[in-house]
Amino acid sequence: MKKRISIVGAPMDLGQLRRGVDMGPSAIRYAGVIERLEQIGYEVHDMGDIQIGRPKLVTDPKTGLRNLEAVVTANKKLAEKVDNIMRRGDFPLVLGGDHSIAIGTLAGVSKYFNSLGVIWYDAHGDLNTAETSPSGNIHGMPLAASLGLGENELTEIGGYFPKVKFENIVIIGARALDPGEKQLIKEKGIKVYTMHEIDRLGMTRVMEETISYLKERTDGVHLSLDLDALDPLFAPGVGTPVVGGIDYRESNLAMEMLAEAEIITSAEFVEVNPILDERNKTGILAVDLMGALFGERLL
Ligand SMILES: NC(=[NH2+])NCCC[C@H](N)C(=O)O
Ligand SMILES: [Mn+2]
Ligand SMILES: [Mn+2]
Repeated sequence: MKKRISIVGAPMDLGQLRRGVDMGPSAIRYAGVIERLEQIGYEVHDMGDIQIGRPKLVTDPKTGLRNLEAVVTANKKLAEKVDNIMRRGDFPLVLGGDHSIAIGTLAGVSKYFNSLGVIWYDAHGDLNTAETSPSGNIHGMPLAASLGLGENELTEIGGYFPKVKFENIVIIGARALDPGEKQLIKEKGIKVYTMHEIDRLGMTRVMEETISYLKERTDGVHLSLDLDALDPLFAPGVGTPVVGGIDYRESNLAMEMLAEAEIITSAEFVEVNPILDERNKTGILAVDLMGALFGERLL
């Protein structure tokens, strides 16, 4: 992995309805992310947070989409920041914020690769569009938008689309999918390791398969890690918890295997909501996982 990491916070909470996830970047910083990564031997630049402001919450009466304009504006800012980080040759590490910010991260990184891969570590598919969304929440749509599906305002951020091809994504940890998402997954043959496969194969095999699959077809891999992929026992501070999730040890192992494989070229950790958390447990967990992802070893 690159020896310099640039961190940017995206204090976004407009992609869903539970207030507080805008404090995610602070919670992760307070859990000691900078010190932790420096300890491993990286040079870390904290670029601070993008400005999101306090726009009035709105729902489009026609599409049901919530806060579209504000989400687009913020993602354009994030895309630009991430683009700058890539141009400098640093590793971009984005702290969320709700998952809608993945649209901006991917817009910033994807053009630097011929064939970017994405690992979507999440209880959800985030493959909805306005037509299939049960909620109108854009944090349920970023993977769809990055694949070129949904509102033009979302798919065209960064001035190009799609950001990623269907065959280049691997979803890990899925256990809550909406009907339209299931249909899309089947129709496009998207690679998904649900909790069933994780139970059945074990995380070692899931990651071995994921890594070799992506190595074959991509020249870079973005890790989009939604803390709700983990069981709420380990990650209570998330807005849309789903029981029966991945555990702490499995997730740690997954990150260590990615570190060993040296395939990850950018990452984001999203959906940490300190208001819903217990003494920053979820923020601390995020930093533990970052430690593993960036190569921390006990001995
Ligand atoms: N990034 C997330 N936590 N997404 C949850 C999405 C939940 C649901 N599928 C929706 O579209 O509203
Ligand atoms: Mn999720
Ligand atoms: Mn998500």
